[in-house]
Amino acid sequence: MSTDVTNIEESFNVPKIIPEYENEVRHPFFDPYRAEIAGFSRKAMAIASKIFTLFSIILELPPSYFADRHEYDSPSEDHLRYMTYHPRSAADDAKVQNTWSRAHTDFGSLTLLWNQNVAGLQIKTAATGQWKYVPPVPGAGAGGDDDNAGTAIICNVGDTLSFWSAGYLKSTTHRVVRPPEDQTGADRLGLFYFVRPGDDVDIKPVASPLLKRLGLVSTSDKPGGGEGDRPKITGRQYVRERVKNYHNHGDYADMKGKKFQIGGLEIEDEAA
Ligand SMILES: O=C(O)CCC(=O)C(=O)O
Ligand SMILES: [Fe+2]
Repeated sequence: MSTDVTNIEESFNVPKIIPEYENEVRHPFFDPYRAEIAGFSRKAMAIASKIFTLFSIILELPPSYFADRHEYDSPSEDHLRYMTYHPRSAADDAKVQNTWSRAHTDFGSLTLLWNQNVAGLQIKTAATGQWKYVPPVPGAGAGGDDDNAGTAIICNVGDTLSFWSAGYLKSTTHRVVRPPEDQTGADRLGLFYFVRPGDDVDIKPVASPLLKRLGLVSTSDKPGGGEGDRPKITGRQYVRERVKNYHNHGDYADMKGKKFQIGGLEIEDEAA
């Protein structure tokens, strides 16, 4: 279903601040803040690395297994995003079933979303398929008297972690809907860091001892735990195909069940 409803999103994406991307087109408005943004971007990856270490340990892999595949200084499709959703009238929202961002899983490995106060983000619970709001959670150890100081970070597992772990780690299906009535007049600000695998990293299921015991990967010793014969699918190949599929249409809700192929993987779009 196409609509003539105004797009309310404004986003600014910052690739990794490393020499490879120095010549990417960017808005000069941000130049005075570049050093600060660079520090923040690295800090975000440092947080992600800690989570990667936990996932590696859970899968009984060497602790640096996933962090090694997401080194800040290696080229990848990561980006830091500053975003605003502007308010939209109830009449316009009704034309798109109150959808601000349709149901999806994130394409990369991990997404960090800095918590903010305007509701709208919902996750689909795996057990019942029900949609639940992600509530604002004040962070521990907040400093100063700024409301947002020390806010929590929401962390979404994305598709590539799901592939590596043969589905043991599940990518979160989430969406953004029109906020509750008392919040509909506010701009909804977003700050995200999308962590994606290194451009050349293979995203085949990993020969984790835990996954072998669970029968999720074969017990073969070949790299990839028996998936070794499958052609390599790189992080870059996967993320680019997904982004193309997601963004090359103006629809809000008509992608349900659409399947597409990347290398040997068949992917079903998660729209609902
Ligand atoms: O706006 C939000 O809270 C979530 C946005 C999102 O899911 C995304 O950009 O992938
Ligand atoms: Fe998302």
